[in-house]
Order: sequence, then C-alpha cells, then structure tokens
Amino acid sequence: MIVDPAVRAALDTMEERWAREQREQARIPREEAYARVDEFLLPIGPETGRLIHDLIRQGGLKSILEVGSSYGYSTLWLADAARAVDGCVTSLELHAGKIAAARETLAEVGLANRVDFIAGDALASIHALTGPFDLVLIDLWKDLYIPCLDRLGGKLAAGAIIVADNMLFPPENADNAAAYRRAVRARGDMDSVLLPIGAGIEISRKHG
Ligand SMILES: C[S@@+](CC[C@H](N)C(=O)[O-])C[C@H]1O[C@@H](n2cnc3c(N)ncnc32)[C@H](O)[C@@H]1O
Repeated sequence: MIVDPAVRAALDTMEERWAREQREQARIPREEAYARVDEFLLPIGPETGRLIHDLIRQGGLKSILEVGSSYGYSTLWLADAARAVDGCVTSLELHAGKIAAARETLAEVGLANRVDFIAGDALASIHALTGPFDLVLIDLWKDLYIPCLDRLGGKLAAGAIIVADNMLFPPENADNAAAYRRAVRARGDMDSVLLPIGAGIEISRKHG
C-alpha cells in the first residue's frame, strides 16, 4: 500500500483527471478520441497499480522495466515500490512531452532518483538494454506487445514477472490481447495466468 502522502496525493490527482477524461472520451466520436490519444493518461488504474506495488515489495523485485510510461501514473506506483525495496525503474516512452510531464510529477514527490526515462521507440530501447529485469510492465500500443516480449528474451531474471495490461478492455484490443496470451504461453519457460483486474492483466512468471 502507498504510505507516502505526497505519492498518494499525486495518484489521486491523476485518478481525478482519468475520470474526467473517461467522461470526455465517452462524449466525443471514436475517431476524435483516436486522433487525440496522446492527450489522455490511459492509465493502468488503481487495482493494477496496487497489485504491481505489492508484487515488487513482497518479492523484493529491484530491477523494474516499464514499457509505456505515458504521463507517469503507473511509474508512480512502480517508483514508490522500488524505493521500498531499494530498486530502480527504467521507463520507456515514445512521446517526449509525456516524459517531461512524468519527470516533473516524479520530482515533485521525491521519486525522480528512482526512475530512468528513455525517450524513443521502446523496441529499440529494449534491444539496447541489458537487464536482467525482475518485473516488466508492458503497456504500450497493443500491436507491439509480442515484438516487445520477443525482445525481452534473455533479459529476464530467473523468476521474473511480466505484467501485460489491457487484456480484457478495451474490446477492440481483443485480437491483439489473445495473440499476446498465446505467445507468452507458448514460450515454454513461463507460467502465465489472466486476471480480471483493472483492464485485465496477464501475469507471467519465468521459471526460476
Ligand atoms: C496505455 S499508455 C501507458 C499508460 C501508463 N502505463 C500508465 O499506466 O499511466 C501507452 C503509452 O505507450 C506509448 N507508446 C506507444 N508505442 C510506443 C513505442 N513504440 N515506444 C515507446 N512508447 C510507446 C504511448 O505514447 C503511450 O503513452
């Protein structure tokens, strides 16, 4: 559970913004929502946030990779948990403006030193990283989950956990989500389960 009041307040602010954005997205035509996608937080939400926070703290998972930072909502959960276990987060995001906003939020709550943001295409960034990572949150555009998984290959620690968001929602992601679940379950070196938490998450654990 988040105990730091500054982190809790930052999460509250972003959850209020998310609620406003959901109302706005429901009001505008779907094409407009797609065109304005980079305005929106599109966060993992509090249930998934709490779960990854618990996984990191209870497992002592110190080396964390986030693929898709957006404005830093999930980064706040990851960085707060990383601080508790003396770990660190590497966070990948295409959009430089979102990284700037996320950096500012993390700095305001005293977590800037726990996160290394890397701007650019996550697939290229993962290729350049060495790992090994103890926990990976995959939450970028949905057609990139499998290429992302493929590039993580030898960069996962024994017992590493991958959390992949948006397995059940939005419905237009169903085909990509099903393909990702098939791919991760076909690897042979991971156990994997779908949990109906938040937007639906696939949790996969590499054999230790
Ligand atoms: C669903 S949002 C992430 C939400 C964030 N995890 C949270 O909970 O607050 C997906 C993000 O992935 C980013 N993204 C999409 N394709 C990417 C790519 N190829 N490389 C890096 N980031 C990418 C988008 O810019 C967007 O900010």
